[in-house]
Amino acid sequence: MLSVHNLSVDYGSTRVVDKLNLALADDEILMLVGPTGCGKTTILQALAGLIPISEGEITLGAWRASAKKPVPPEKRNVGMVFQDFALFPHLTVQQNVCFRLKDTALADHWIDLLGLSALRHAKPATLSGGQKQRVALARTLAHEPVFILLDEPLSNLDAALKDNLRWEIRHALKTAGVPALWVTHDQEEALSVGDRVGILNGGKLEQLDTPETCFCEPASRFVARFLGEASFIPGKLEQGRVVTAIGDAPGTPVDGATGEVDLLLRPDDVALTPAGAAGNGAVTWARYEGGTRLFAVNLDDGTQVKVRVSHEVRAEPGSRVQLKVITTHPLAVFNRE
Ligand SMILES: Nc1ncnc2c1ncn2[C@@H]1O[C@H](COP(=O)(O)OP(=O)(O)OP(=O)(O)O)[C@@H](O)[C@H]1O
Repeated sequence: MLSVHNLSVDYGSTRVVDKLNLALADDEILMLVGPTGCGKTTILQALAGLIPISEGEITLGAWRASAKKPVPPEKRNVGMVFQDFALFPHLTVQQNVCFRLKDTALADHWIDLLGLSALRHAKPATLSGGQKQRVALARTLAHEPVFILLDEPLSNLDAALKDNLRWEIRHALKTAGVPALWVTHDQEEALSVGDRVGILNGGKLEQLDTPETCFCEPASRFVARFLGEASFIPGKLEQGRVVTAIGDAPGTPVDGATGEVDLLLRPDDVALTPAGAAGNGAVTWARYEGGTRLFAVNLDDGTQVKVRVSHEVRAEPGSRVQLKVITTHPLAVFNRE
């Protein structure tokens, strides 16, 4: 188990990671997300031992690192996977994976498992981005790290490739059975691939929980907005239900919210029907997404609500529509701002 207790990192007089606490089970994948500059890379560097920490402790198996007693990177046995692959261009796939490896049987295992057998003798320059990242992962796993750090491993790949490779990486990490901390900018990746998600804001963990809980029961408006489209609509919480201008839904109060509240609506919590001259709002803008369309609708009280519906529904900007809350699961309820 990896345990991080009160980890803080300062650059000069600026604290960029502030009392981070987390514990990862032996095969757990934790996705770390947050806006640019919130400290994600700094946390990875601190865990790898590449930068000094100011406070706190990191414990993993046989080693324990603190500000006073640092453990050098080479003694930590941490595997790292970067967005730029970091392969040796003059070596083949096989040689890259076997680099400084005593037991090459493990290299073969990961080359096979990651679908690279036919590319053993290829040089990195002849590989696609996805293949390169598989080689980098095979090399990391073949060295039997006790812990893996992934710094935006998919950010240099195109969307179609990303989708498959994220599942292949998850499968490989689970097969290896090592804890992994995976930094991403992609909210969808964070929610779909991780066992848990940590949302960072200004060097502090704002929430650390399962993807479902972070998405459906965000600890703050910041988390709600960061993990996807979020609209907040005024309502009244009465006996576990929130009554709003466009219908009512069961509510889960955040921070003891009560009485006059704001209800968090995700775009799929609401139905939209074109309404001629009637309706309860007007379309501000519409975005075609392929299978779906995302609409921003201004309700008659001025509140903006985003709604995602089938691509078959058409409504031009300026036209009247009828919105209705359709969800049956509880929605997060916040104190009125
Ligand atoms: N070597 C350094 N010296 C001083 N400040 C630094 C240094 N490296 C990073 N910082 C600052 O520390 C903060 C956290 O940076 P970090 O790179 O960890 O953020 P991040 O969340 O990884 O950002 P991004 O998503 O843009 O990669 C930022 O304000 C950054 O400017």
